Amino acid sequence: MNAVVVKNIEKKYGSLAAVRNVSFEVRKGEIFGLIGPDGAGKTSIFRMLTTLLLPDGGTATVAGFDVVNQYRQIRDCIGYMPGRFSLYQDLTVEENLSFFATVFGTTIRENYDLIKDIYEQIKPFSNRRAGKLSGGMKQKLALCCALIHKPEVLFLDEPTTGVDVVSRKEFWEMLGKLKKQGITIVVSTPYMDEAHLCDRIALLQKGVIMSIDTPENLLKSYPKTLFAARADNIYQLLQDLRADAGVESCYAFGEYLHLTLKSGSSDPGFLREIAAPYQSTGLEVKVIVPTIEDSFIRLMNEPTP
Ligand SMILES: Nc1ncnc2c1ncn2[C@@H]1O[C@H](COP(=O)(O)OP(=O)(O)OP(=O)(O)O)[C@@H](O)[C@H]1O
Repeated sequence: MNAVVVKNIEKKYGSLAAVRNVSFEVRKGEIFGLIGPDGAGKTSIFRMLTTLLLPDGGTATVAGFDVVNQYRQIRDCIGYMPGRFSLYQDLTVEENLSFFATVFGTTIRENYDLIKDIYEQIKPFSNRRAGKLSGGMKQKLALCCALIHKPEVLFLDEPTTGVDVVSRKEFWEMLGKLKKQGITIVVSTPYMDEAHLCDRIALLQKGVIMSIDTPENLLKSYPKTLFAARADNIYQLLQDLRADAGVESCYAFGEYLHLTLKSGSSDPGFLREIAAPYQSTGLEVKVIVPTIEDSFIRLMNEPTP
């Protein structure tokens, strides 16, 4: 049995279709990522799966229970770390954890093994109010609170947003350890670089899933050779290449432009020829390996069937 099964789920806010005909399955013990920019519909999907919001269409089960008719059973066996508020800012670290344990009819001691690695990092601050913790510490405490009743499925909505790079890395290492303990994890993130850390990902844009696969397969399926180019006047180069009939797509990506050619050529010399008439000084061209973000941009620009 899959841990999560979502079939054609829909959510509307007035005339806005925030989640459109979304279907996916999460296997037991998997880290499944919902990857998409702000407003893609990640939170709405999480809120429906955690039984806090009713779907307008479709069905979904979590741990075999229906999100509408069996919401009580779901609430007992999931952990949810919402994107924004989840801690009581005026309670101390320990009080927050005790509170969540009590709500779920357990104690900190009962499941301490599960949170030990994470909790030990914030234990020196156990008497500090949650509101006075750093972003990374808050995130660790919120994760402990979501885990304290030993959930089967853990839902983490943008757990690393606004957290520094080191804490983000540590956080993902913790998720890896939880996976080893058999917990299924559904996690959302707007950071494309985190997609590689998931077993499978769904790329979400404007309420629609564009692709579901392993990060590796997604990259393998990138259909064209991807080039990186730059010149002294990179903005001008972007304008010129975008206007060129031989260029299929061209967008800014860090210090470079990323582009594909209509011909599908994988020869950087061919791209140099295309760029030659524009007399861009300092032109540099190379073939690169696409990232998840490149795949995302490509799928986003494909016409919807
Ligand atoms: N209660 C609401 N009323 C009206 N519109 C809403 C409501 N909640 C979400 N939306 C809209 O629905 C769309 C999807 O929002 P959602 O929060 O699910 O996306 P998200 O991917 O989690 O993005 P974010 O990280 O910004 O929350 C957005 O356009 C958002 O403005």
